[in-house]
Amino acid sequence: MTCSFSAAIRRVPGGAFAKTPKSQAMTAVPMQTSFGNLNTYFGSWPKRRSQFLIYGCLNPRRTNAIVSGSQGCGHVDIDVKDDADSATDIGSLYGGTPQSFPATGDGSSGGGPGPAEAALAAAHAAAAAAKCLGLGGVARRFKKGQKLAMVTAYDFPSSRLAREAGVELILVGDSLGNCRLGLPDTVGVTMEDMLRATSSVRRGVEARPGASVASPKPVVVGDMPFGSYLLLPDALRNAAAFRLAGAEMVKMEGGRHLAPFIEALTRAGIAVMGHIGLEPQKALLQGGLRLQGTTARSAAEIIRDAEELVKAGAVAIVIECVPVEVASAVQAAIPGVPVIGIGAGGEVAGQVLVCDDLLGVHGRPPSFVKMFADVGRVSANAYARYVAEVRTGEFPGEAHGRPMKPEELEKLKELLPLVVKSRASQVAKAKPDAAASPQGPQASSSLAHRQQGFVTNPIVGLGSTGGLGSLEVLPGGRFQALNFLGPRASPTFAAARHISQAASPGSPRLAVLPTRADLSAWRREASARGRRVALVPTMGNLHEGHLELVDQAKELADEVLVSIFVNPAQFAAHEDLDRYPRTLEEDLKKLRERGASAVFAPTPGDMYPHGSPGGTVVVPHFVQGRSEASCRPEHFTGVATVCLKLFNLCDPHVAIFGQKDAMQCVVIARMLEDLMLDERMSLVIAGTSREADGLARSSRNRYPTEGMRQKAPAIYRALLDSVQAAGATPLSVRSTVHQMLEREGMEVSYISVADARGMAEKPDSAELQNSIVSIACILKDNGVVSRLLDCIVVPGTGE
Ligand SMILES: Nc1ncnc2c1ncn2[C@@H]1O[C@H](COP(=O)(O)OP(=O)(O)OP(=O)(O)O)[C@@H](O)[C@H]1O
Ligand SMILES: CC(C)(CO)[C@@H](O)C(=O)[O-]
Ligand code: BAL
Repeated sequence: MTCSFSAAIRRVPGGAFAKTPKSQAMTAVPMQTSFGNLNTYFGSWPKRRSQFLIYGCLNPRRTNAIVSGSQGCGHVDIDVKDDADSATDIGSLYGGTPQSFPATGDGSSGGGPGPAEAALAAAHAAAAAAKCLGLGGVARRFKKGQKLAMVTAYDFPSSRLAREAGVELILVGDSLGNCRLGLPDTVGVTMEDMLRATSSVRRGVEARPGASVASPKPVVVGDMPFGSYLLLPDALRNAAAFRLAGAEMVKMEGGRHLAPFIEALTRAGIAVMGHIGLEPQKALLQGGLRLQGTTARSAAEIIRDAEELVKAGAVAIVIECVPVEVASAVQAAIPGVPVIGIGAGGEVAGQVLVCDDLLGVHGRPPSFVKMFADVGRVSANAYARYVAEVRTGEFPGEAHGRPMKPEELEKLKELLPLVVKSRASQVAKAKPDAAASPQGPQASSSLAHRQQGFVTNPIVGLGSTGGLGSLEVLPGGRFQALNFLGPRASPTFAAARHISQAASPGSPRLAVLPTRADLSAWRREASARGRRVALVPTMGNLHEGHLELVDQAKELADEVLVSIFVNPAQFAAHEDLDRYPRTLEEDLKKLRERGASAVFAPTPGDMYPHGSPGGTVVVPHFVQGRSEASCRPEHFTGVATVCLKLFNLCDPHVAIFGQKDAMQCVVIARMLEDLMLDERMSLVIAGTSREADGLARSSRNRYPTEGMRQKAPAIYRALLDSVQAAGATPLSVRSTVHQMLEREGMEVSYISVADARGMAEKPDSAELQNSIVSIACILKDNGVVSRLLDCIVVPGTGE
């Protein structure tokens, strides 16, 4: 970029004007000056139009553009980078508003560009983006050997995204039919549909792009729909209608028989893009949507078609679904015209994809498409969360509504005392939460031992019917209580279950999937049916705690997939891998009754084909040496590794874990974040399910003897008592729990008061709020040894 400007003058706060000199050539204007002084040099500043002014001199070799309203101001010589492509002129020398300045300059001045360079760069970008690439620009890029990117668009937003990404061509494709109109194929699309789409796409191209966009406006191509060019007069009339709606070119499917049409259209001033190989409008005759040109003869026909179309005047050719060599030969046969491939390999001038395919809007696209995002899944998640939050009242929250001015509210209350309620009275009305539960107050108190779970991002709220309330983990590991009475009110567990059961009764059939292949077939089918899948990973020997996870999963997704796998990698050599209870038949019966959809129950060989733990493992370093990880050093590597495998295989929208295994929850949450799986799936941590006497349910509760079982509830009691004591601190919790349990003859492996993000122990005198208090206890009786875990969460006081 070259430029002979000498200064930029900008408004600065306080109504003054500042000069940011490139050189001192314009000495007459001081570094900072007043409006009146500035007018002496430039005449009046065009207040509404601009934030800065560039002063310089016009290069006589170039256009004599003089900035309107800048009397006395010099001109600039701007050699815009992509200028050669442009079909239109450069626009004003006045810059835009500061928001449209690019964030960075070319960096040539060491410490980064000064304001003047930044202003100029912004002016260049805005000027470049205001131009149209045009057919000439496309041809020039092709001749330079630059690959061309074309993508379909059907409306304003898809067009705007394509334009901002810098594509050369936007195709208003007749794939509108199957992608957006719900038609079985492209055949039912009408000219009316296409013209409406074309005008929307044109508006997207013309819309002011983001500040960083410096690419010119792409060429818009209108796809002539089925039946719109059966006769030459139809073709002419319809192609002209496309031009009027905003397309610069039309595309027609067909071989050399279209040559006379292309000649006529070209003569009428309408540029044509041919389309050969697979012609979806003709799919019935071509044997379906399948690879074309597979024989030497048919390939030669395709090449001849391309030559004839180009002779007739086609300015570009789309080639669809042919072998790579055929597409390459077509490009070689018509070297002066760009060939744009789809499913035809990379040895052509450019590529075209259906935007919905590259975005993954409709699930997995055809094999030749690369999915660059999983918008379908992200959208499904967003919709589901929206519906759930509307139903539970979590949305709209305080931030999404505007309160009335208090004085006006008071007046309104006087006018309509019976109708207008204050916010406080609305909150008070919402208070009898348990009574509103479909299970009534009794059911609520029977759940009083359910100490509620916490929820990690993306947040899916599960409610509380007692205990310390449901919690959400904020970035940085802080807890926030989900306040049931306030504006962020989360569902009660019972209410949410009620909603979900009304909407989707439990599936009557349980699919049993013993192998990865069975799982993948089941998962594909669920995807094809657009079903949301919740995964509940377990090691089997299912108890009520597991089944409550299934209940919660049903609220969050359409299909509940439970995995049952006793994972060897998470057991140390001295642990109970061999005697861990395996009760598959009973488990299946329970899951059937509870309405789960499928059970994945692989063998160790299926999960670890090269032996456990395999060559690659996930090591959650951050918990090493802390509480449970200090007792079981390899355990969480085994857990994280198998969970990652399960997530990869099951591809769930959401996975549900139990809070009882607190460190496991933190490890999984961090793994999702660190390995960037959290955009693909959510994690919900459900509260601990307890027996009536408070003992946390666990498969290993099978081990204790009768004597131990009687003592075991003391664990939860100790946790609660210590945390609820007035003035409790981490120190007091640790010592109280030790004393209480040792008095019962139990051995405390550890009692941890830790922060939720890293499970680091809190200092003795720290705040107890936002802590995970977790414990492992060893019980011994007559030579039988049992190790029991429990955990409670102490929430913050709220934001
Ligand atoms: N009482 C419970 N409440 C809520 N979730 C639970 C409870 N018990 C287990 N879970 C959860 O069920 C999932 C599967 O756990 P697992 O199969 O290991 O059962 P478990 O009862 O924890 O077994 P173990 O006794 O071996 O620890 C885990 O996410 C676990 O946290
Ligand atoms: C998550 C899990 C299924 C992984 O094996 C296991 O650790 C468990 O059951 O908690
Ligand atoms: N629920 C934790 C699994 C284990 O102890 O291995």
